[in-house]
Amino acid sequence: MTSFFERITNRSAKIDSLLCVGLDPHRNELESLGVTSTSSDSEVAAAALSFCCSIIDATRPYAVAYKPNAAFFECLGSPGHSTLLQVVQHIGGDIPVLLDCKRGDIGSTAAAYAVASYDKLLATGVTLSPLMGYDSVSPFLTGDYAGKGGAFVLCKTSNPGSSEILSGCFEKIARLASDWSLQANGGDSSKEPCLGLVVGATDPDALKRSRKAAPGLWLLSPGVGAQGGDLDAACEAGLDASGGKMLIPVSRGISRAEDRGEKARELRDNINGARRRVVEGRGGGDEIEAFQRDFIDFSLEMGVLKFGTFTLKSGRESPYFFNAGLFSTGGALFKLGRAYAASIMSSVLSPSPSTVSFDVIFGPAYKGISLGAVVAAALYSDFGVDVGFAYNRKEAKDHGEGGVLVGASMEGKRVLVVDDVISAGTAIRESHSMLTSIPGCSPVGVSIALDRAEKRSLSDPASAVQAVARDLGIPVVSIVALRQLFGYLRTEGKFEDGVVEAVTKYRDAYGVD
Ligand SMILES: O=c1ccn([C@@H]2O[C@H](COP(=O)(O)O)[C@@H](O)[C@H]2O)c(=O)[nH]1
Repeated sequence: MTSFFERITNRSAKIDSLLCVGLDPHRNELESLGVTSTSSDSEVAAAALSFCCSIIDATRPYAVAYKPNAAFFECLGSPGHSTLLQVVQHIGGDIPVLLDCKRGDIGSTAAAYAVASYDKLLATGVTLSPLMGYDSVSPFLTGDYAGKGGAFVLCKTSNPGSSEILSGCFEKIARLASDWSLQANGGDSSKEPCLGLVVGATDPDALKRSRKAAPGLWLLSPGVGAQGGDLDAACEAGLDASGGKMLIPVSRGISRAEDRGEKARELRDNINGARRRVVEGRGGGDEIEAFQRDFIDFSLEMGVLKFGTFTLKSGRESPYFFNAGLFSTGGALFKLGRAYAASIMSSVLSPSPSTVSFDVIFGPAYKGISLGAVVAAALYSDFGVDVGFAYNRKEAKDHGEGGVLVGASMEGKRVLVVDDVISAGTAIRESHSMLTSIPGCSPVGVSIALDRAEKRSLSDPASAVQAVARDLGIPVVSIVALRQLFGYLRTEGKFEDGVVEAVTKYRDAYGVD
């Protein structure tokens, strides 16, 4: 079973977007569909359905989730209720549906609201008020909905009136939501949190302080567009350390655009641009961390990273080559494991400083076997994170226990695949399909050493790494990306004559950033 926030995380990585498309059929926006002041509820509901379906059809490639606001359907009585269900069905099962209903009531009533939202309206997640405490929120997260449902609780909303009460308590709400999430997850901090926070894009200071109070939670940040929130300022304040965990919902900013698909694409791109600037500004772009510098230095020392002219399997002439097989001493493998572990712990695969979102590391034969082993050991020694380790044989054993899988059981487990470099992505895709054939096993991410940030073919704008993340719907994290490697070596003057030009030319021809 995949929870609401796991689905959000996966889809966000898959389509490289943080945009959530709001579905708010304001009556005055339905006039072009024939609605007048005398239209009946049924007539308005029919127009609302066509309004929402046309937005969905135009924006599907860019939407991490859809957020229908219950108010605009409930105000139409029973035709509105069935329209909302039809809208959710039109979205289909692939894209999460966040029902914006802002419920909050005593436990037994909240339980009925949970049935209404999840079972009757088929929502994947909801928005809730936290003001009545954990017992008013838990029915959406536990019992029948454990490991499945998820909710954004109101923390610091985007409206002017939010300063009257929420200004004084939003940090407390942010901290409480982290605690409640852990409680609902049975105290298991390795699980993806099941709560997020609504913090308006109209208040960057509150966004910054909420992010600090709840570093591992997703933020839903409405207010960009019709409410005047500043996208860059909001992203700067609200994105997490790796430039993610923030959904930007936009309703009227899209529904009122002449070309809604184009507007959604533009918003997705603007958000990603802001994201890149923020990550770069925080040192996640060309700037690199100590573990990345060490990794590059010892890769050069070991001859793992070489510059020259190399013909790749794809036929391309590359000015550099990375051969992880040359990490061939105990010391180098030790350092390598630590670099992988540090990159995993500073990525989306680590929801908090001491937890990870996977149970087992899988190292695909052959290179992945030693890599997976040293990464599992380094996660334990450096971060106290003790996960399972498994690998496969290329040929099944015909004696002993037989079979191709060795090590920790992966049945019912979340698995991280560890490999060196993704070229075409074939090996990772094979591992993924093998893992998904194991009962209950879900591959949740891939960890690699170097992201070459290179297009597989000139007809697909995505890099091989981005295509794996997009097609498999899981994040791929690397110790370093080419731009960081290149930036560091250039700053340090570690290139020989002609290499900067050759790498620049190669990046211009095949690079994605
Ligand atoms: O703090 C909040 C919480 C929820 N909303 C809802 O989001 C959309 C915003 O619509 P826009 O047209 O993009 O302004 C709407 O459904 C609100 O009810 C919010 O705005 N602020």
